[in-house]
Amino acid sequence: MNINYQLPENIEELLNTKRNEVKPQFAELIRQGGYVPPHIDLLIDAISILSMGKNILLKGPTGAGKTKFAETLSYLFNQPMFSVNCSVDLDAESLLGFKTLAYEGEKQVIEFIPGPVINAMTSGTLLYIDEINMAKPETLPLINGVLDYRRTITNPFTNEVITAEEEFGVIAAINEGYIGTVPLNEALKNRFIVIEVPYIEGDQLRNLIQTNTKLTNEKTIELFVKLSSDLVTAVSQGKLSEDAASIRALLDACDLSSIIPAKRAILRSIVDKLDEEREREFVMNLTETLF
Ligand SMILES: Nc1ncnc2c1ncn2[C@@H]1O[C@H](COP(=O)(O)OP(=O)(O)OP(=O)(O)O)[C@@H](O)[C@H]1O
Repeated sequence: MNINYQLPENIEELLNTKRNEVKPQFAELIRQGGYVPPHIDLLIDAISILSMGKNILLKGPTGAGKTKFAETLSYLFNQPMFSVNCSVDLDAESLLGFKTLAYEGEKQVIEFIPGPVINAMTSGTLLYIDEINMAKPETLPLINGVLDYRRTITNPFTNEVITAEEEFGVIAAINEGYIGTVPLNEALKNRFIVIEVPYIEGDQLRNLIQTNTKLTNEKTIELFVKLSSDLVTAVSQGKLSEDAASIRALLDACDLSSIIPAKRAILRSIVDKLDEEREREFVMNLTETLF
């Protein structure tokens, strides 16, 4: 993978604000982290935001690499990442932890098992909150104090006041407009700096297919890059639903097409996931013209 970007001189310094070990070669690190940025500014801005102790909200369509982006930041900062997956069932316990009965020798005691938010705060690591707009609006305000300058929470289960370690950082992801999501509460949104994560295209996508799938035929790879670009355009014109352009689905199709014919791989990985017949026909026609 070629990463020939202009990097700011202080990039190592920014990374070192929050990680213990100095590692060489920023480009090599990005490659190992796995996220291919559409533009290096995305990574530089994310590193800058986290190194200043602020929170990041990654906003983008499904399968655009938001989780991979967060994992790469965790890798670059050399910090483990605790994760929370939001759903309507998310409650205080799944965020903060729960009480349980344990034994101290013969004696029964009540023990508190910390959840991901408290674990990340006390160990000074990163916290990833995925699909943050899937949670019920009343749940996440519980952690408002964790997300602003206070970096503090009073644990409702133990009454203990917990303040985050210096290196603690929060990355959240949001998939706007997705079924089941609710608009993010303003007070919550206010506590994040937003980074838009678009689908990668062109050279970057070609690199990703070459390094992350079993497909080796250059001509077929080129056709998949073109197919992806046409799908992204059709989604932006409202002709297809967002899922149709997911890079996750495209990579699946590339993998499969190293064994079965590309058209069938596209049918299984992309077309058959679409709900409307009109959309399925559209993608099949596109495929027929390309492959
Ligand atoms: N820019 C990218 N760099 C590296 N991998 C990518 C990129 N875009 C997509 N992918 C790949 O696509 C797949 C989906 O990525 P990921 O799970 O990070 O997406 P996501 O945006 O978190 O999706 P969702 O919103 O559905 O959870 C992964 O296999 C990931 O490696």
